[in-house]
Amino acid sequence: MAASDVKLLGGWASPFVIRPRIALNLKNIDYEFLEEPLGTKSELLLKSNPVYKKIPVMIHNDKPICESLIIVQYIDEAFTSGPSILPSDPYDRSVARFWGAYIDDKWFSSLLATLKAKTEEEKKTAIEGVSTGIELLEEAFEKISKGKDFFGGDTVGYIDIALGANLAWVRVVEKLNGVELLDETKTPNLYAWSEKFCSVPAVKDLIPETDKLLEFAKTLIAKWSAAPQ
Ligand SMILES: N[C@@H](CCC(=O)N[C@@H](CS)C(=O)NCC(=O)O)C(=O)O
Repeated sequence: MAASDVKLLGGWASPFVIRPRIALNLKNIDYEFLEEPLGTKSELLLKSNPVYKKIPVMIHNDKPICESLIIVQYIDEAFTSGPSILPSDPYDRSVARFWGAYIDDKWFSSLLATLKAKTEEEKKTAIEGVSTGIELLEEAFEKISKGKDFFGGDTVGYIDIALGANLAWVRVVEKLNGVELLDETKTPNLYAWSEKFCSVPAVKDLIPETDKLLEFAKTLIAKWSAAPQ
């Protein structure tokens, strides 16, 4: 659907950028993707997100919207085509927002810390943080999905997008550290969910290929370890 002018400033490897892209696909909205190459910030990005200067930024009819989960909520409200992303019940909506905030504020910090760790001890603590989060999310999935395929029920919803956009990075962290984070035995429901999520048509072409992302991650890690303390 090309009813309005939508641009998305982003980068292929960013889990935050994958979120609005999934939401736009679910709503069947055409958009122009403007890639911000690593290490550069376009004038348009600086002008559109002067507070954080980060991707993603969605520009809808010349108006910028920043912060990935806020953009996903905006897409859900602004475009009525396709399935609802947030639940209609206010309590269920608050639960979805709670887990979205948990994923970003707590769990993602551990995931990132595995890549930025300077010592083996720091890395071990970070990996434990990711694993603990996955166990909590396994329990949450059992309650929220009520036996259906997704956190959102029969279709991909807000928590699916918030968490699922990070799956390729989880695989990269697993490969880099020789560990299983999404374990078929320990977290069977979340493991099955991840397989289903990645095969959804609105999602599947957006999840970066693990080996390509692994090379990108190695470049980032080298850059971070060369940066002054
Ligand atoms: N909380 C933000 C995080 C966005 C974010 O961290 N974006 C990264 C790319 S993955 C970025 O733009 N980094 C560039 C920088 O920090 O200067 C969101 O959800 O959109």
